[in-house]
Amino acid sequence: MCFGCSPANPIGLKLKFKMDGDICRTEFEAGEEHQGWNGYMHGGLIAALLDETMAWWLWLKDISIMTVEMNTRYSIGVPIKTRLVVESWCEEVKRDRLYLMAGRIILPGGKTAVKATAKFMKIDPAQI
Ligand SMILES: CCCCCCCCCCCCCC(=O)SCCNC(=O)CCNC(=O)[C@H](O)C(C)(C)COP(=O)(O)OP(=O)(O)OC[C@H]1O[C@@H](n2cnc3c(N)ncnc32)[C@H](O)[C@@H]1OP(=O)(O)O
Repeated sequence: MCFGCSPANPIGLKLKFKMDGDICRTEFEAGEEHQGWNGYMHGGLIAALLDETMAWWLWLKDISIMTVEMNTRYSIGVPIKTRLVVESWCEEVKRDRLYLMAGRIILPGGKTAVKATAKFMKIDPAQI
């Protein structure tokens, strides 16, 4: 019951993803329950949004992975009750196992509020 994407998780983000060319995209609107500072989305949940969107770029290509490293640059506070677009893409694949991914959160009007880069490691799903 994935926190990011399962429709059955009562406290989850219930994200749905689509590929558009080589970009994986989802939309999300944070509610009051997702706040850190009043009116703004909690930074840890912002990271979860980006982590999940980068993971789904790989999942939609049938690649089973786990996040092994992530860096997040928060440039603009992300307001709640605002439609956000989250995008991810792959920048490089190393040794056929380490995927260098990137993602961003776009505010209405087009400004990028948050950028992330992360490394994902291919795993054998039977091991989980
Ligand atoms: C419909 C169904 C829906 C379900 C959809 C779900 C969608 C997705 C949901 C997803 C939710 C979101 C996703 C989440 O939230 S995933 C949850 C958060 N992530 C984790 O919990 C991962 C924990 N880590 C591990 O379990 C292990 O580390 C794994 C299994 C990943 C690898 O352990 P393993 O023992 O196999 O590998 P190794 O340690 O020998 O390393 C191998 C090689 O890699 C190199 N290396 C290692 N680390 C790094 C690094 N950081 N940068 C660069 N290189 C690195 C290392 O030096 C070595 O190189 P070499 O010595 O071979 O040269």
